[in-house]
Order: sequence, then structure tokens, then C-alpha cells
Amino acid sequence: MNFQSVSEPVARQDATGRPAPRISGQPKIELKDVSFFYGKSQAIKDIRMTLPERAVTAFIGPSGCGKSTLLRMFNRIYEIYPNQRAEGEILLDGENILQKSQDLNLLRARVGMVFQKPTPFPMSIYENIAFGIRLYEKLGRTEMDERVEKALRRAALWEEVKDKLSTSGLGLSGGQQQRLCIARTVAVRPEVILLDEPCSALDPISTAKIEELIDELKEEYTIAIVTHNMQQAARVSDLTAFMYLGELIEFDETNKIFTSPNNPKTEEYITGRFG
Ligand SMILES: Nc1ncnc2c1ncn2[C@@H]1O[C@H](COP(=O)(O)OP(=O)(O)OP(=O)(O)O)[C@@H](O)[C@H]1O
Repeated sequence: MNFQSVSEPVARQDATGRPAPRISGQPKIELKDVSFFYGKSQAIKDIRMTLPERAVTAFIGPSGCGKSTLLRMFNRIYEIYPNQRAEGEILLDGENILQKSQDLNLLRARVGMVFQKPTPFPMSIYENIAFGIRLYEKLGRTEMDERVEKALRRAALWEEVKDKLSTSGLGLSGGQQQRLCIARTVAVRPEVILLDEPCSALDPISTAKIEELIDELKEEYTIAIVTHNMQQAARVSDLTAFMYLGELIEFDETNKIFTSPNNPKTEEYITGRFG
């Protein structure tokens, strides 16, 4: 489904406060005055925005602007560290996931994450996928085999690994390991996939494969990606959010951000004149 074909409007909000969004699509994740603190230091400042369903939203901005911090709020992965605190509301399908009562295992099954460095488990390729599924579901051997195959196919890795499923995931190339991590994420059937600079450790061919994959995955999933690579943001995303010093400076259709941004800071950044 193309997010532009859906009639429900998604509000566009940014630091300039302009109204009248042209972006349309069912809202999947809505941020309402979201802030984040590392101890006393505020890394995210009152962000309001809406990520539409089945679209790719890219987060760009200079190092330290808060991209990864914001992404890590969407599945509350920060909870594993002490002294990190979120404020505001993040609605996933209308439900505030920052509530104390939120079941974090369930949240992380709904909102999967792929990190910068490929992080396969030190186990077989098959087990890398099956392990996560077993946390949530009890499947028989045949069903599990099918799910593993489906996930590997979905991540465009099946043909390369189908004859060595029992060998270690750590024996794969970096690009294959990253696709294994994507397979592991899709295997538990999330609704949202968070990608934190997923290609930064990869060569151009592996990067191209992951980008193709992102394009396919957005048919089914809502995707948020942090990237330093502006060409990549332009290639893979439907919407782009430009952040600076913890604030959302501009959020719009990717084409608009890269051709005629409204905020001079955005323009400076995308034209490489920043700083
Ligand atoms: N564990 C932490 N403890 C304290 N401060 C942190 C921690 N992690 C990040 N920060 C601070 O929060 C701010 C945002 O960092 P974050 O990593 O989210 O930025 P980023 O835009 O993803 O940067 P990069 O592009 O370099 O990955 C920075 O000022 C950073 O120094």
C-alpha cells in the first residue's frame, strides 16, 4: 500500500509550526511533546510528529542531535540503562507506550530494532531466527521450519544460506549478518521496524541490498531509519525528519526536504554547508 493513497491525514509539525500537512497516511506512531533525559541532560526536546503506517521515515541531522536517542524511545530499549528517562506521550496505534503499565516484551515484539553493527547471536543461522520466535510462540518443527524460511526469504538471504542453516551466523559476511538480523526482526512479525544506521558497517553492494529490502519491507511494515548518509535517506525514505540539538527542525516529504526545505538550517545541512 502506498501511504499517499490513504485518505486519513497525518499532521506535519516542526519547529516552524507550519500548518496544512500534505502528507497523508494512517498514523502509526504519534509523538506528543516528547523529551528525553540522560540524567539531568536533556537530549530530546518537546518533539511532536506523526509517523505514517507502511512508509519509511528517515531521521537525519548532525552527530549528537538525538536521532538514535529518539529511535530508542520507540521500543523503550533505553529502559535497560539506569538514569535514562522519557517524558511526553508516544502513541502506537493510539496507545501510549510510555505508560508504566506497558508490557515491554510485547512492545519489543511489535516494534523490532536492527542496530548499526550486525549482532547475530553466537548460534546457528536457523537458531538465530527460531530463538526469537520461541520467546513468543510455541510452534512445531514443520511450522518453525516454514517461519524460518519465510523470514530468511523476506530478508533476501534464503538463497545464500539455505544449504548451511546449521552453521554459525557469525560465519556470514557483514552484509549477510545484517540481513540475518533483519530476518530475525521480521520473524517475530513486528508492526514497526527501527533501523539505526543499518548500513554504516557495510560495503556498497550489501548497502544496496539492504536498501532494496527496505523498499520491499515498507509494503508491510512501518519503518523508521536513522542514517548519516543523505543519499540513502533520499533513496529509501518517504518522509524525512531533520533534527538539530535535540529538536525537530523540519519534517516533511523526503522530496520536499531535499529539493526545497523551508528551514535555512535544513538547507545548510543537506547542502553540506553546516557548522
Ligand atoms: N548514554 C548516554 N549518556 C549520556 N548522554 C548521552 C548518552 N547517549 C547519548 N547521549 C547524548 O545525547 C545526545 C544525543 O545523542 P544521540 O546518540 O542520540 O545522537 P545522534 O544524533 O544519534 O548522534 P550520532 O549521529 O553521532 O549517532 C548527545 O548529546 C549525546 O552526547
